[in-house]
Amino acid sequence: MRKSRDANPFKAMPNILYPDELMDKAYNRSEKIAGELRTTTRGLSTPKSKIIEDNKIRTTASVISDNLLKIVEKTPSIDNLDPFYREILEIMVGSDEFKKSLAAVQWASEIVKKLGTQYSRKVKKAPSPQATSIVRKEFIGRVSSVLKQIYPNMAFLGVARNKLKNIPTVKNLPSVVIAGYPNVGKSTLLRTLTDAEPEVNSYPFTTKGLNIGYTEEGIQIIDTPGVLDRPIYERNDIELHAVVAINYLSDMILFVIDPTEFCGFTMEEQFNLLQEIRKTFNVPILVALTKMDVDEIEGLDKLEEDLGEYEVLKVSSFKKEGIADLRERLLDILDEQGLMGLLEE
Ligand SMILES: Nc1nc2c(ncn2[C@@H]2O[C@H](COP(=O)(O)OP(=O)(O)OP(=O)(O)O)[C@@H](O)[C@H]2O)c(=O)[nH]1
Repeated sequence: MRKSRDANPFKAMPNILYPDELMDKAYNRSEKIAGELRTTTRGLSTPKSKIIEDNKIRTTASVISDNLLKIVEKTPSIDNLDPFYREILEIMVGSDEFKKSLAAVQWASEIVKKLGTQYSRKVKKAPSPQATSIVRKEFIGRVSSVLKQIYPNMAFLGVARNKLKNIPTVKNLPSVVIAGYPNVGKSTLLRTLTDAEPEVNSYPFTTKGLNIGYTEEGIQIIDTPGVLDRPIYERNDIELHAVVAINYLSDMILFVIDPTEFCGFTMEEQFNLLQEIRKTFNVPILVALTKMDVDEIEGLDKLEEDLGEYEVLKVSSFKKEGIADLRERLLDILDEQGLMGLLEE
């Protein structure tokens, strides 16, 4: 049985502060602590300036290092990502650059922490108040230069987060993906099967969005305009990733053929696309012949013969004929794969 799909994992990514915002945050925090120390260090043997500068260094280091570490910890690790979201990441921002940027942020977090320890030691050894202040300035200079180095990575992650966090979550339900040429009757069939207007969820890989509907039993039916509606060889790189992403979403395919050819595609073209989808997707396929309310469809017998190795159901969305049988078979096929348990989760 397939792995449970989590909600959009990128939602957990924290807001990415730009390096100067991070420096400001650290500065404000260290000034606040310094203010408190000015009133509470009376009577101590260590000179006040040393205590204050040391605290400023340690506070700055921990604010920056912790903020950077939080980015790394709250960002989902690519290796553990649900494959659907991994494809989305690849399509939207590129996973290599994403990995590289996270590694740079982790590196910076560690370096800033080390600099904090190193300069805290230096300040303690400084011979005079002027010297402590010089040590702290040097520390700030080194931290700024580390942050400057990771500026492109932070900017990249900021943009990536804003793009990724808004991707709609695909529910972790038994899922049927509808495929077939344009105009064969896919969206009408989706509406008929689910008795409702589908939700339109926008994803980066298709300008038309995915139309998602739910049957009363809780099955998720996904229509994929622009993704599974023409031959693979006509696709560019992004579209190929989209096919792969959809592959991860589907527990089965409902392939729709319009034997009337009113859709503008011949039966042969539609059959060939079906064969291609079968090679690409490793899930059960059910074929629906639509528009069966149309009289005397020429060549229907030959098509049915060609479809011999597939399970085929005839339907008319207009007359609501064959719909109950189709819904039942979808349930059976998903059940045979042990997926109906997802409904109880
Ligand atoms: N006769 C008849 N026509 C239908 C039936 N279902 C859909 N149609 C018609 O077929 C045409 C295409 O239907 P859609 O449901 O939009 O087809 P689609 O495959 O979703 O098209 P795209 O959104 O372009 O991919 C429309 O004019 C529908 O009215 C049916 O059961 N019988």
